[in-house]
Formats: sequence, C-alpha cells, structure tokens
Amino acid sequence: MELTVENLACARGGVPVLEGVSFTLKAGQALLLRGPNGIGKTTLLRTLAGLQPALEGRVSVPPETMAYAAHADGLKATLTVTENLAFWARIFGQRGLGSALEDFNLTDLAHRQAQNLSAGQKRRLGLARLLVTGRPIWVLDEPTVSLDVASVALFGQAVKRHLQGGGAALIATHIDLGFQAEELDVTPFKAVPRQMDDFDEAFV
Ligand SMILES: Nc1ncnc2c1ncn2[C@@H]1O[C@H](COP(=O)(O)OP(=O)(O)OP(=O)(O)O)[C@@H](O)[C@H]1O
Repeated sequence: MELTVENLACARGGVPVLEGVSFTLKAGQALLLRGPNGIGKTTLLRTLAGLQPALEGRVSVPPETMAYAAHADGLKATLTVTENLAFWARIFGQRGLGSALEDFNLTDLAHRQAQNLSAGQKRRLGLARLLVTGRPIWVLDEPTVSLDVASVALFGQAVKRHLQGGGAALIATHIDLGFQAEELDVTPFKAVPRQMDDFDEAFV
C-alpha cells in the first residue's frame, strides 16, 4: 500500500492554507509532518482522511485505507475500555481486539468507563483504536499529547510493529518520537491567503 500525494492544495474555514504538497509514503515507512503552529498540518491530514475535499491535486488511495486519529480521542464516554475497542472493531469489520489492550497497557483498565480515565489513559485508548481498524495507513495528528514518557515509548513500539507488518504512518508532531522516520516540513507549501466562497467542510 503506497500513498502518493501530488500537488495537493487544502483549505480551512474557506481559506487556502497549503498548496503544491507532494510526497510519497511507502509501506513500512513513517513520515513526520513538521511545521509551525497554524501552518496547516491538521488541515492536510483532515483532507487526506476525507473530512474535507482537496482544492486541487491527487491522492492515490481513498480515505478508507486510512485510520485517522485526530486531536479528539473520539471515545464513547459511558462504554468501558474493552467496549470502546469492540465497538470500533465492529465498525471497521474486524473480529477480536488482538493485542490492542496489552500494547497500550490498558489491560488493568479494561472494565473502566472511558469517561473515568485520565487524559493520558484516554489518549492511549484512542491510539489503541488504531490497532482494531485493520487499516494500513495511520494518519495521526499530535498522537503523543498527554502521554508520559513510558506511553510515548509504547506508542513508538506500536508504530514500529505496524510498519514491520507492512503498514505506513503519517504523523504530525512537534516532538521526537524516538524512532527513525523521514520528515516533511510543510512550511514551503504555505498558500497565499485568500477567502474562498462556497467551501464545504465537515466536522468543523
Ligand atoms: N475550524 C476552523 N475554522 C477556521 N479556520 C481554522 C479552523 N481550524 C483551524 N483554522 C485555521 O487554519 C489554519 C491551519 O490550521 P491547522 O490546524 O491545520 O494548523 P497546524 O499546522 O495543524 O497547527 P498546530 O501545529 O497548531 O496544530 C490556521 O490558520 C488556523 O487558525
């Protein structure tokens, strides 16, 4: 599974933020998106994940090949940790939770409602969800927010296993994740700001 992005332009709130973005992400590869606050990393990831249309350009694979983890964890507050994972596994047509609980150190919390988890525990559950999607391309927006050092390491190991299994990961992050990865600074792709009419954007 290879993701090729060619000459992509994307907008937020009706204002173009990036244009001319091109890169390739191969199976087994992680690519870290870099750039200052507000440059458009989230917007680029939302566009690839199918939450909003691209203004122009080509993406070689559909959003259905991607598991997107946004700033919000998207947890069901009154479901337990296990129930949340089972819910997402069913949504993605997967059977069983595999190693999702163990890989993110959630086994002892398996029966706790998501609303009663700490911020870092919620984030671990949100990331464990990736493992039950079965999708090859992980698209992750600041995945380590709220994580302690040990949990960042768990996350790094999960990404490495995903890559070793033939998956790929596109990750917007400001920190060192502790594993080898290519980097793409999107700053040179900053668009000329202008207001557009009639721009459709979901999940604003
Ligand atoms: N809901 C929104 N409506 C309108 N404009 C928005 C919205 N969310 C973000 N923006 C603007 O879109 C631009 C790109 O934001 P984006 O979140 O993609 O940047 P980012 O590179 O991910 O930033 P950060 O590193 O701070 O997460 C910014 O100028 C931001 O202010």
